[in-house]
Amino acid sequence: MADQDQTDTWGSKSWAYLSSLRQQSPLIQCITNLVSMDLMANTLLAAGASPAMIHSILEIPDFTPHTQAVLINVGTLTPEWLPAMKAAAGVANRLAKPWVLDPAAVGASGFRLKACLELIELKPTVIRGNGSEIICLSMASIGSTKGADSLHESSDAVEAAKSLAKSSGAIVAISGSVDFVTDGQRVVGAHNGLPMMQKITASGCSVTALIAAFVAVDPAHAFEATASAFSVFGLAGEIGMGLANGPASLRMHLIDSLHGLDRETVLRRVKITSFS
Ligand SMILES: Nc1ncnc2c1ncn2[C@@H]1O[C@H](COP(=O)(O)OP(=O)(O)O)[C@@H](O)[C@H]1O
Ligand SMILES: Cc1ncsc1CCOP(=O)(O)O
Ligand SMILES: [Mg+2]
Repeated sequence: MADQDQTDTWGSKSWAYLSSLRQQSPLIQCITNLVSMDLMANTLLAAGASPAMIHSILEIPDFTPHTQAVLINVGTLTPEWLPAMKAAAGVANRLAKPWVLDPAAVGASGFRLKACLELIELKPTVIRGNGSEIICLSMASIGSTKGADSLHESSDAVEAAKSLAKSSGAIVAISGSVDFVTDGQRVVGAHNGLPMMQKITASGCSVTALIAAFVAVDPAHAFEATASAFSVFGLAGEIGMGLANGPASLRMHLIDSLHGLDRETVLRRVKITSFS
């Protein structure tokens, strides 16, 4: 009964976030990798947000102040892009706007790890990675990863996530079979989603952008917004899979399902439980 009550509460919260997002349509600046731009922009549009893939350092002073949140993803990082990422994070901080870091493939190289650690110094509101990414970041060491894919279960990374949340002050979110969210003390798990979502490149990047959009409508409650975004994205995947034949059609049906999600389905099927 307690579990059912908790699920009902999270269902209501998740619906409140999704409906606020649809009403407010926040502008989300995405400085993201070259693989993810299309799926990420379509995910944000389907959810009700307004994406802008604007990454030149020359445009940040004019543009970033008009956004409701910033998403920074290092998936195809080059030295030329890093100053723009830091500038956007700096503007977000100065104007008290949330910004979210996706440390995509952080364990691939020392260059990428150093860049992520420097970005974390700029106080992201949320950090979302897969299990390997969160472990690499927390230990500040490279190697235990398979490029952009994870070698770990999300549950393997919960202690690393708690430690990273405490040291950085960010909400830390780990995607996987259960999507965990922690502020260093509390831990919740979002149980929606399905393994086939790993077979769509940039699904992880896209859920991070959705987190940025959910946090944009309620920056004071980034923990709750992050867990809700995970479940809503996973639920769209579950519904989409009912119509799909494989990863390519799941990609399409996930977007359609996110766009069409209704209150009754969210209340009934969102599943988020406490682990702390
Ligand atoms: N085994 C799984 N079961 C259910 N959902 C999953 C599973 N693995 C990943 N997902 C979902 O797929 C999306 C991408 O997660 P993931 O593959 O961990 O990210 P990344 O692409 O960054 O490695 C998330 O929404 C996550 O919840
Ligand atoms: C394949 C790849 N290589 C560099 S970034 C990228 C996209 C990874 O996206 P995701 O981590 O969301 O699967
Ligand atoms: Mg992936």
